[in-house]
Amino acid sequence: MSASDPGSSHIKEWVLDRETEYRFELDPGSSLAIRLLKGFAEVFGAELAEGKYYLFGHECKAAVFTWQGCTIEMSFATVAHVTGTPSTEYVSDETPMYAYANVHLALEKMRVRALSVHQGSPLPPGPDAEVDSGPPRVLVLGPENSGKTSVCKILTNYAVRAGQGWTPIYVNTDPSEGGWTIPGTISAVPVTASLGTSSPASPLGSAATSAPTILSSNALLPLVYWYGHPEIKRNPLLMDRLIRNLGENVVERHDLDPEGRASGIIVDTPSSFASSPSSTSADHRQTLIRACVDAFRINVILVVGHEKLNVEVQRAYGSRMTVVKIPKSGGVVELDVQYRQRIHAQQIYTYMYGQVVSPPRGLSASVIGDADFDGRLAPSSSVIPFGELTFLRIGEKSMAPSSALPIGATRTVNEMHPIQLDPASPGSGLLNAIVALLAPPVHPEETERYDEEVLDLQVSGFLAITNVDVPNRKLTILSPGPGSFSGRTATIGSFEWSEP
Ligand SMILES: Nc1ncnc2c1ncn2[C@@H]1O[C@H](COP(=O)(O)OP(=O)(O)OP(=O)(O)O)[C@@H](O)[C@H]1O
Repeated sequence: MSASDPGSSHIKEWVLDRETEYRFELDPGSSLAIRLLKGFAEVFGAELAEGKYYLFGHECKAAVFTWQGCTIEMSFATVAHVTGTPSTEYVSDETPMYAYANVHLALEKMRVRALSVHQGSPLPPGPDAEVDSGPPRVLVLGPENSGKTSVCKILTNYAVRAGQGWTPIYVNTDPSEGGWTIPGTISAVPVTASLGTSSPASPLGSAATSAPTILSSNALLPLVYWYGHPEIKRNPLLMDRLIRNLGENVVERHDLDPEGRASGIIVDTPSSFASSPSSTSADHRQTLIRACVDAFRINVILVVGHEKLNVEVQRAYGSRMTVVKIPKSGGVVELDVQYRQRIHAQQIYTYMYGQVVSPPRGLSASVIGDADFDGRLAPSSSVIPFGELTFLRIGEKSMAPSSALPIGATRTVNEMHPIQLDPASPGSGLLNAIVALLAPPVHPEETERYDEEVLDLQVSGFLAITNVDVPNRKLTILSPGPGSFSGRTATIGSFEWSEP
């Protein structure tokens, strides 16, 4: 490994030996363009094309890994007289990529066998030639900052790169992650092309929510449910129900597409599934893991670098499915609360205004040729009368979970109960709230309705309420595009809109 500086203070070249990775952490305001000059390289499993610039911004932390060795060139942006070189950058030859690649190979075997079974072909020879364990349906568990999302991305990207036409379904059950939309959601998407990394605001690639991205070949159409909060402990019962709803949809899709089913499912989880913060009881943790196992018919559990959790999961599930402990990467960055809050705000802003990563000086759009570089969007602001949209909150505004109530105490409002909000009331909490616009019921003609039906509705988009004009009974709503909200229902959570 060597580093050289070919003259400009903003361009650096790194020669990476085989099986090493270049890790970087960007500061606020700085961006970085990476170009592969020679060899082969990948970012979280997504292969880099030779000669193409890849942009990274918004405090992105990532690594360029190479199996065979490569030369990469970095161009750094300078913003407000601060040289935009990453605050941390180094090359490491200690990576867990061998272990991850082995897991990928085992999952690949399961896919091939599942497809053979579906097509009625003889099972490939091997020690368990007679066994069909089904396609890989993988649950990834691990504590905070263990690299779960990165592992899920690597395994998904390796599957789509395998050249077999696999379309694994990536499921994000971590509401603090944001996935393809905004934080507070859980979602699933069939992945057909590598998931890119350019900004933590879109950690799993871009969703097809806008004209520019819908045209790009790998824009994704996620199925989304709104939980509304970043932490599981706010309402574990709701989380359980949403996971089961998401699972039902994913399994239904697979039932309709047996060929696609062979590609399998990869489920990313929140860190609170692995460790109990004081107010998330161990019971809830177990219940939510079980909800995932049941909902997605999990047959493989990967535990990222946590001995105690591995033992616990082995005990609970080891007799029914494969439980494997995989190493944590030394490159995973400890993300603090302030960083996570900045990224949440950035994700919500990106949802409305699109993603713009400033390219390093001297690199123009035509040189970069990357849609991620300027994905600016123009949201629509409209004024609507109070009655046009129905606003709901699930459970009380601040409510300790049932498990935290004194023994014998019952609450008057259930955690799952939808409460209608009056925009005219000062305590509605609607000003500057982010709300999820729910999809209409699938069978509106059905007469049999139930109270908690809204909990089972998917999300069709998100709105920000930027003004509440009580005297004139009007609301100003920011939405990604123009449209009528008449007769629709929107649910509030705990996320707020803030103009940057
Ligand atoms: N090998 C690596 N080199 C550099 N950065 C990395 C590497 N692996 C992961 N990261 C970064 O570390 C951060 C945390 O990783 P990741 O999101 O995968 O962990 P997690 O366990 O899913 O996090 P959470 O605590 O939110 O559940 C991310 O910003 C990610 O991009």
